[in-house]
Amino acid sequence: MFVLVNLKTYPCDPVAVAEAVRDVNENTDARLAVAPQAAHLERVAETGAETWAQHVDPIEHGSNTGHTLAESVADAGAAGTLINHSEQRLKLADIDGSVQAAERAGLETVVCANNPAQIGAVAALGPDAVAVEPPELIGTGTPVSQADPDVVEDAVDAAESVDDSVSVLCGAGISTGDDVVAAGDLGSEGVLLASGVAKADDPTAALEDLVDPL
Ligand SMILES: O=C[C@H](O)COP(=O)(O)O
Repeated sequence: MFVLVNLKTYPCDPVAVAEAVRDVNENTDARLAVAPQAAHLERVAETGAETWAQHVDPIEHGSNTGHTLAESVADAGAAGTLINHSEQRLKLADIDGSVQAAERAGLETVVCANNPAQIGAVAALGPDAVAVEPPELIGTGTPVSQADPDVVEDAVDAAESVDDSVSVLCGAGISTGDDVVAAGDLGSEGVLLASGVAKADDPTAALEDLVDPL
């Protein structure tokens, strides 16, 4: 199972969380990674934790003030990037452009979407993986894998019907090992989460709880 921890812009210490991700990753069969803000990418990657960007723009080198270039994210040490997170929503053409930019820079991609229909649409753009995240559950602590299992199963089916090479993750409210096991039982190959770790008093304990049953 892939456990991708998105720090969003939560007021946590990104290096401390990354060190926890690195250390817990060494003692589990799961694959753990952390997605800090762009300004923290290099410092987080230097911890040795697998590091992801939260977004890259559909651009190339040039006059793109204020944008995030995929090659710069890769140079900072990122292994992959989220695209189209519900808090950084893109138009379909821009999702396509960001996937292509990420692939050009050698970044793995997880494209987010709200529901199975959108998952089918973005799976057609050739990402490495997609992540279904019902926005109404984000940040609630109510896990999608238990609150709305049909969404996860239908997302897995939708992606498979378009491109069976695309992995499916799920996210929103995931915070315990039971939530992760439930996600796997529904066909997910990973989870995307934020507040359960970024807002935890003890990120190491939170991460250990997530992967303990795996
Ligand atoms: O990127 C993470 C998702 O938005 C889920 O956030 P959450 O774990 O705080 O519900």
